[in-house]
Amino acid sequence: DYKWKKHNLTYRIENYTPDMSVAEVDDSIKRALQVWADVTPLRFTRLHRGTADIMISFAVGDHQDGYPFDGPDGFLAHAFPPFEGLGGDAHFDDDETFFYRSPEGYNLFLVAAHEFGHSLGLEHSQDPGALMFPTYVYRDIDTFVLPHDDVSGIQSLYG
Ligand SMILES: CC(C)C[C@H](C(=O)NO)C(=O)N[C@@H](CC(N)=O)C(=O)NCc1cccc(N)c1
Ligand SMILES: [Zn+2]
Repeated sequence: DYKWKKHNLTYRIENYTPDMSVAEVDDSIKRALQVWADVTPLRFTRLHRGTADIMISFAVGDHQDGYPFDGPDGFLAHAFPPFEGLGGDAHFDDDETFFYRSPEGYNLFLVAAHEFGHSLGLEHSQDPGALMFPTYVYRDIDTFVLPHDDVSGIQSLYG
């Protein structure tokens, strides 16, 4: 299975969605990575230029990675498992409306936390309570705790 051979990983936010402020996107991404750092030896450092392990971007339709987005709803985002180049990168479908705290639409923190599970090597889970369950479920982000299934999944890779 794909996993990173190093524990200090870098990330870069390449562009922004018009749905939220820059600060709200930065905070959502930072907290989504921290979810995984809290239960592993992994550490994430932000880069503002150059190539990071996890390159984060918002895109619509065909964005030249072989996995075009599909307009509103349907696919929300995708991320590549740990390998060189595209590996680890996370793309968010900007035909969706992402929110910072509202329970309506798609919460960027929750979507990003799911995507970064993929960026770190996790597949989807059959556990309906898992963050890595294939479909989005809104949860109160103030009380969000990484479900046990996801903790055991990530610790089997990086425990
Ligand atoms: C086959 C994949 C490219 C589907 C894609 C996905 O799983 N990305 O990680 C995706 O956008 N899945 C949607 C569900 C669907 N329409 O297929 C989703 O809600 N994924 C984001 C998400 C966010 C938060 C929690 C969960 N469980 C899922
Ligand atoms: Zn997924």
